[in-house]
Amino acid sequence: MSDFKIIDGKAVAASVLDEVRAETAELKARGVTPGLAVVLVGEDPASKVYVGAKDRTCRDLGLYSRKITLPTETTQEELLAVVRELNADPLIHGILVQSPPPKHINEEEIIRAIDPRKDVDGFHPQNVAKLALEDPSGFVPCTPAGSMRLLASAGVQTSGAEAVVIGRSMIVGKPMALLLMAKGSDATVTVAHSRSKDLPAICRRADIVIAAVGRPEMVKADWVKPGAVVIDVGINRVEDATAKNGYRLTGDVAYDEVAPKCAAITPVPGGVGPMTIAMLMKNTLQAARQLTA
Ligand SMILES: Nc1nc(=O)c2c([nH]1)NC[C@@H]1CN(c3ccc(C(=O)N[C@@H](CCC(=O)O)C(=O)O)cc3)C=[N+]21
Repeated sequence: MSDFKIIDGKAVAASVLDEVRAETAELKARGVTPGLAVVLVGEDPASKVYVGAKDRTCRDLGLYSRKITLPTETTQEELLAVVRELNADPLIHGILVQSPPPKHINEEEIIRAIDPRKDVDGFHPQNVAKLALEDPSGFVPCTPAGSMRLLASAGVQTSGAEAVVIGRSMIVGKPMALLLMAKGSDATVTVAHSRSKDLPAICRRADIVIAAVGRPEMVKADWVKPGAVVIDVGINRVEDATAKNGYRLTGDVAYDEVAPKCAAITPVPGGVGPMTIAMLMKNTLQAARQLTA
């Protein structure tokens, strides 16, 4: 079985962004320009790349974008003050504080300080609760939302399917499990993680595998049932002397050996990553609508 489909995240993201562009134009015609503030504390090079991409995408779609770059030494109080200012700013509908912040920052307190109506990451406890309650007024975290959209775009039947989510993070694994089991998706969901007893055996049961552990190429060919659909959420930088910047990106799935066994699989890069940004734009639009209704 080597007739697998590569799920093109760039192409699906482009069509989501086309929707956002059109809806943004409509909102602007009503006098509302959706605005996103992205706050970056410190100098993490990967974070700089992502924040730059978010800023560029906003501008390209006609959203208002404010990029706030703060030094590594920024204190908890200073960062809280920035968040509170953005909460009160009528030009800003969405607020994102890039993760991970420097070690001296208490990220949980920062997330709780964001106005839940502007929490376009969907990390605030109020939005986590709304996701669990299947209340559509909340914000769904961007990476799981994008992964669901990729499954839909590939025509994958989730209803009744065995889905295995590897990873239980609040950012991806847990919300992904909630989305897959929600009414309408109707998958049978197993959440596996580093303490799971026989990860390969659990994974082999899956019709749909969501790999979200952050370990490069952990999911091997013999973990995957023939004909399964694999969504690779991992974005790992691994050293590569032959690459021009000294590293390459790889997922949590050993793509070359796994792909030929799959019905469909997402590549890295060009899979879930671009969808994360596209869904962030969608969430910002939702925030602008809800705040100005
Ligand atoms: N508050 C917060 N919200 C986030 O949504 C958030 C965050 N913090 N911290 C970091 C992660 C990571 N993340 C990515 C977004 C896009 C790509 C992406 O577009 N990746 C491209 C490749 C980009 C490259 O070349 O490095 C791809 O996969 O094709 C990757 C990763 C958002 N995150």
